[in-house]
Amino acid sequence: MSFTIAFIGGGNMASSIIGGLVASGIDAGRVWASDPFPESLERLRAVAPVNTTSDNAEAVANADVVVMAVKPQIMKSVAESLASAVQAKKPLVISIAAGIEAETLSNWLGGNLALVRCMPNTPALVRTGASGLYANAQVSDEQCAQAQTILEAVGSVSWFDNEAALDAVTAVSGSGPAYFFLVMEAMQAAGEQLGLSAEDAKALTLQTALGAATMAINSDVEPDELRRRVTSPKGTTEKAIAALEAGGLRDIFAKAMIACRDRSIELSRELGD
Ligand SMILES: NC(=O)C1=CN([C@@H]2O[C@H](COP(=O)(O)OP(=O)(O)OC[C@H]3O[C@@H](n4cnc5c(N)ncnc54)[C@H](O)[C@@H]3O)[C@@H](O)[C@H]2O)C=CC1
Ligand SMILES: O=C(O)[C@@H]1CCC=N1
Repeated sequence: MSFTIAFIGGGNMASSIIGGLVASGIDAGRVWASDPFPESLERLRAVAPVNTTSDNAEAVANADVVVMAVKPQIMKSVAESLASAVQAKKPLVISIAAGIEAETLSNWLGGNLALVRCMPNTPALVRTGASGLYANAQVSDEQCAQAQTILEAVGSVSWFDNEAALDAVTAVSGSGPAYFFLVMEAMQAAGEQLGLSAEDAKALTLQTALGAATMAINSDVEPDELRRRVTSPKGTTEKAIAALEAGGLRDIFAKAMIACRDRSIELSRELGD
C-alpha cells in the first residue's frame, strides 16, 4: 500500500479492519487512528502498532485516505468539526457508518469530495470480511482502486452503482455476523441441554459452523443441495429441519432482515439534513 490511511474513531469496526490490514502485511506505520478515549487507542495498539492520536484533524493531515468510523449518531458533529482539515487535504473519504448517505456526509465535510460509502463487517479482523461499496461521482479510478485495496485486504468486495443497495447489504452482511453468532449461542445451549459439557457443545458447534461455511464457499452446488446431502430420508436431520421449518425459520429471517434494512433507511432519514 503506497498511501496512508487514517481511521476517525477507533472502536470495534475500525479495529477489525486495522487488525485485518496489518495481518495482510500492510505497514502499520502507514495507518493512523484517532479517538478521544485513551482506552480505545490502547486497545487498538494492542491489535497493531499503528500511529494514534486524540486529535482527528492531526490524523486527517497525515492521510491520503480517511475512514470515518464513528457511530452514525455523532457523525454529523465529528464531520463538521473536521471539514476544514478535510477540505485542506481533499483525501478520499470512506464512510463505514450505517445509514448515512454519501451526499449527506460529503456536505457535512464541506462538500465536493470523493467519497466511498462502505458497509463492512467485523470478520474483517480475520480477513474473511464482506464489504459492499458505493462510490460517488467524484471518486477517480485510482481512488476506487485504493478503496478496493483496503477492503480486499480484509475480505471480499462487492461494488454497487445504486447507493440504496447498501441498506440491503447492511441487512445481509453488515449485521449478518450477529445472526450467525446467535445461532451458535442457541446450538451451544441446546447441546448443553442434551447433556454435553459447555466446552464440548461449543467446540462442536463452532467447528460445524466453520465446516459448513467452508463447504458452501468451496462447493459448486447450492446450500439447499448441501443440506439435502446431510438429510438422510427417515433419518435424524429430517426431524431437526422439520422442527426449524415448522417454527418459521425462513419467515423469521425475512422479517429480521427487513427490519434491519428498514432501520438503515430510517437512520438516513433521522440523521440526514
Ligand atoms: N460493529 C459492526 O459490526 C459494524 C459497524 N459499522 C459502522 O461502524 C461505525 C462504528 O461502529 P463500531 O465500531 O461498532 O462502534 P464503536 O462504538 O465500537 O466505535 C466508535 C468509536 O468512535 C469513538 N469516538 C467517539 N467520539 C469520537 C470523536 N469525536 N472522534 C473520533 N472518535 C470518536 C469511540 O470512542 C469509539 O471507539 C458505525 O458508524 C457503524 O454503523 C459498520 C459495519 C459493521
Ligand atoms: O448494528 C449496527 O448498527 C452496525 C451496522 C452494521 C452492523 N453493526
